Amino acid sequence: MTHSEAAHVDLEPAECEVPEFQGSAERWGDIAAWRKAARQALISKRRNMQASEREAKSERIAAELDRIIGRPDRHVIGLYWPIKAEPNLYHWAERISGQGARLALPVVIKMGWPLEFRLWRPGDKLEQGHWNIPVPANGPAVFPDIFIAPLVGFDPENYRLGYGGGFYDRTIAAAPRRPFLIGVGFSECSLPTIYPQPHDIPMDAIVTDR
Ligand SMILES: Nc1nc2c(c(=O)[nH]1)N(C=O)[C@@H](CNc1ccc(C(=O)N[C@@H](CCC(=O)O)C(=O)O)cc1)CN2
Ligand SMILES: Nc1ncnc2c1ncn2[C@@H]1O[C@H](COP(=O)(O)OP(=O)(O)OP(=O)(O)O)[C@@H](O)[C@H]1O
Repeated sequence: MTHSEAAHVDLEPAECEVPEFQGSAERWGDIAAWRKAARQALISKRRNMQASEREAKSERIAAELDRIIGRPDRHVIGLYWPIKAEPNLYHWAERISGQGARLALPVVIKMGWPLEFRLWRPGDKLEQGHWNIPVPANGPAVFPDIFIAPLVGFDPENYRLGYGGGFYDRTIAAAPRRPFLIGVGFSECSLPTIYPQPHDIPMDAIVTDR
């Protein structure tokens, strides 16, 4: 091993390794503890990626979304404003908005409540919501027929690991009609299982950069 390779290995942050599950997969407390540690590892891994790599991967995700969605003008699409190094779909949003898609961004009204989606066009005025996430200041509330849900992790059964607020699950459970659910994330977010629970709703499709 050359000196530079050794240095690289030394710098590999151990906290990026998804921890092994400890305890009983029947106990929610054990699952919740593992999910918390897994989220931290997966978010660190994503943050360690070069910005240029994240951008290139986000473009590939956007291309796959085009294939799945088809004509964007037929839909109200619930997107997200990227936080914590999530895939950035802003350019895609500009493009499909220009093609007639209606877009909306999620707003946390209160902990434990479903999300509200507000109609939004790239460039519209935003204000700081919970956790300083930018949200549309005005835009009427709408209910998207397609949800693009950012993934912290996902598994082969299309179950999604998010930030742990349960917002998407709660929003879908309370929905007047079931939206088409697309989870988006980097291929590095793949997990053997998220230990799905009765409240976890699987995505209809998972889109990654692979
Ligand atoms: N870009 C984006 N916007 C989104 C979501 C998302 O996943 N991505 N959401 C999808 O739900 C909602 C926001 N959900 C969030 C839930 C928790 C945290 C968060 O950072 N929580 C703190 C403290 C959590 C705790 O330990 O109690 C943290 O993790 O440090 C952020 C967003 C709505 N907007
Ligand atoms: N339909 C629901 N009704 C009530 N509580 C719910 C519902 N869905 C999820 N929850 C609760 O919310 C919490 C969500 O935990 P979970 O680990 O599934 O979050 P997550 O999917 O990672 O988060 P998020 O969707 O905010 O990104 C759990 O305590 C769960 O019991």
